[in-house]
Amino acid sequence: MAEIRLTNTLTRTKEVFTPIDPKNVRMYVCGPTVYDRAHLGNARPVVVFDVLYRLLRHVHGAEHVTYVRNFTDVDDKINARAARDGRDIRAITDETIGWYHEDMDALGTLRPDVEPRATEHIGQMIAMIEGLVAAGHAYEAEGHVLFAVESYAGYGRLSGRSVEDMIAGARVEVAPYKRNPMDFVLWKPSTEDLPGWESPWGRGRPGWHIECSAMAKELLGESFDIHGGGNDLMFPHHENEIAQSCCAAPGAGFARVWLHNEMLQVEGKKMSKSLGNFFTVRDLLDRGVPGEVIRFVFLGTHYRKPMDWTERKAGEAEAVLRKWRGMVSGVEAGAVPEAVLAAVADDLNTAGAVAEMHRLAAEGDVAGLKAAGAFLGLLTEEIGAWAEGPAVDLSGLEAELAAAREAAMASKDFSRVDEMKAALVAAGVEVRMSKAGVELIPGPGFDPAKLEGVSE
Ligand SMILES: Nc1ncnc2c1ncn2[C@@H]1O[C@H](COP(=O)(O)OP(=O)(O)OP(=O)(O)O)[C@@H](O)[C@H]1O
Ligand SMILES: [Zn+2]
Repeated sequence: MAEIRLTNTLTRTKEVFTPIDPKNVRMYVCGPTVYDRAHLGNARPVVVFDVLYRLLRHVHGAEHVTYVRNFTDVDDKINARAARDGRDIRAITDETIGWYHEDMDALGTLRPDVEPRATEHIGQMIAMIEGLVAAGHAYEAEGHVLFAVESYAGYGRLSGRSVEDMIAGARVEVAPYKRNPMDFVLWKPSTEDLPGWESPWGRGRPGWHIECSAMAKELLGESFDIHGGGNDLMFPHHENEIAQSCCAAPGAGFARVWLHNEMLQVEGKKMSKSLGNFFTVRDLLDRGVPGEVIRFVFLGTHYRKPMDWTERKAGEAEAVLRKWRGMVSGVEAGAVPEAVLAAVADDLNTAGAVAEMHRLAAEGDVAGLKAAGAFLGLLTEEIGAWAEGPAVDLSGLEAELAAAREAAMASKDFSRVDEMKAALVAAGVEVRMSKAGVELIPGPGFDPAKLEGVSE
């Protein structure tokens, strides 16, 4: 059995992974708040934990792994969106979940075994909060219930910070009813126009952090193997999940291994909705970038390193995948090559696994290449439709336009250049001309049929 090693944020070391119960390996990953299309950054943890899920299933058997990823479908951002658009909350969350499935399926990610909606677990949240109040870890104030961080000595252990540092560094909401500025909301009152549920503290709704603690307990138990998410969630979200769950079930330990993926960045900054520097997965798919290409680009960078999305990486990925698809077509997959498995088992070294795939391709081991692909969710039929048609080769047109431009510089007659440019733009092609040469890039509305007649 392959030995899996994972970097545990709790211990900051790469550890050999030993499941609590090898017959039921359990993983929880924080899912999206559903009010809008997922941006490309949101897709990164989905692909990262999909690779881990596939690895666990390969090593322990598919029926011995339980993967839970929630939908946060009660949240103030959702309420704000509903108010802005004059729409029903449930219509927004249902629609967004449908989009999420479509977009993540396109990236070749497997659906988790359970995808709980927070609104279906309100009873468990209330029960957990009642237990925390009874044990002195939480208190009621002005219709709110707050978690008292001072009641939990381990607070800050995951992110490695003291409570004082956290107060200084975080944008903590200061509220008159808080005993300590770091205390966070477990339950808050709802006005009539907001979603709410009856509770011992009146009609209200849960805070975000308690949702994950309650759903993880319900579906995976008080202790389980792996908890994952982006490293932007480490503090305060995961710190708060740990505090709640460890105080609700002292001694159980909650999640053993914490795994955090680094951020997808845009010019050195996290891609995020709040910064507005984002594009959605759907934007890319609609522009004709295949989901498999997005997946392959993601696998090229280790999950603990920040990464950028670039058109260049996408172009290279597309060329490699097209070539490999040609090689493995009609081939029966062999066993997953040892070196590929070893790379992924070594803290999800997907870049190493891809390097092995290049070696297999160079050696002509097509059965191994196909098996490696299937293991990593690549070269499969499900996400392969894009590669069926012939690749659109614009290099002939690029050369022709470059020659026409050169001739025009000498003759000062640019009519042919302008004519070609206009026809290309009409076909949905972006024309880039610089000293270095001419580059033609198919854009969102690209229609190859309209290229006929552009060439002389
Ligand atoms: N740029 C990014 N790179 C990688 N993962 C990200 C990025 N942005 C968000 N995530 C992850 O996406 C998942 C969904 O998070 P969430 O729904 O809170 O995103 P969000 O509200 O769209 O985030 P933001 O407002 O920061 O864009 C989380 O696991 C989070 O860590
Ligand atoms: Zn969570």
